[in-house]
Amino acid sequence: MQNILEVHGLQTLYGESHILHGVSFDIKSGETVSIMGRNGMGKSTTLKSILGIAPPRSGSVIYKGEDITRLPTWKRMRRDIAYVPEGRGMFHNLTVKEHLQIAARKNSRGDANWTYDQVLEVFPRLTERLTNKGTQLSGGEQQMLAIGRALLTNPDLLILDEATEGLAPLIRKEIWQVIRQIKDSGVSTIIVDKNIKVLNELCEKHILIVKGKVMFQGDSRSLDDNKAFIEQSLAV
Ligand SMILES: Nc1ncnc2c1ncn2[C@@H]1O[C@H](COP(=O)(O)OP(=O)(O)OP(=O)(O)O)[C@@H](O)[C@H]1O
Repeated sequence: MQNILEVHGLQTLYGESHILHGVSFDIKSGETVSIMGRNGMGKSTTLKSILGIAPPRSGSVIYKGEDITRLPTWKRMRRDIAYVPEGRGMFHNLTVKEHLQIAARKNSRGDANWTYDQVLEVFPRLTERLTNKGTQLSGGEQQMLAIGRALLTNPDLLILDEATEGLAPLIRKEIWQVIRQIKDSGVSTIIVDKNIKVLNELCEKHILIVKGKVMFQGDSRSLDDNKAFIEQSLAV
C-alpha cells in the first residue's frame, strides 16, 4: 500500500519555544492512525505542522508524493485534507443546516461520497437540530457537526484533534461508531485521543509523542507488547 502521508524530521517552534524535535512517521493510504501523549507534549502542534497552521522550521510533509511543507493551509485543504480542531469552531450566526451546506463540496477528483443526507444519517441527532445555531448545540452535537462538516468536503485524509475530549460517555460512543464508519469508507484518518482501549481496537497504527519526540510507533500488537511503557507515558 502507498503512503498517503510522510512526515520527516519536523522541528517546530512557537517563537523561542521549541516544541517538536524531529517528529517522523508515515501513514499508508486507508490507514487509521492514533497519536497519543499527555497534555502539552506536541500532538496538536504535530497536526498543525501537517496542516501548515504551525509550519515547521525544518523537516518535511509529503502528501500523496508531493512536498507540501511550504503550501498555505487552504491549498492543503484543496488537496482533500480535512481538519476537525479542538474547540470545533462553530459560527454563532449559522444554523446546523447552513454549516453543513456551506461545507459540502466534491473533492479534487470530483467525487462526493459523503452527501448532506448521508451525514444526517450517521448523525441523526443533527437532524433534530437543523434550525439551531451552531453555538446553541451541546458539546457533543458541536463535535458531530464539526465531523459532519469535515466529511462533506469528501476528504482523503481526515485529521481529528481530541475527537471525544470532555464528552458524555453515550455521545463518545456515537462518535466512535461514526469514526468506525469513516474508517470502513476507506478515508485515511489521524485521531488524537486519550482512550487507548478504543484506539487500540480501531487504529492500525499508533504514535506516542513525549516532549515533542516520537517515543513509540507501531501496530496494535506492538502497542499491547509495550503497554506498561505507554500507560506510564500517558499517566498524569
Ligand atoms: N500558539 C502557541 N504559542 C506558544 N506556545 C504554544 C502554542 N500552542 C501550543 N503551545 C505550547 O506548545 C506545547 C505543545 O502544545 P500542543 O497543543 O501541541 O500539545 P498537545 O500534546 O496537543 O496537548 P493538549 O492535549 O494539551 O492540546 C505546549 O507547551 C503548549 O503550551
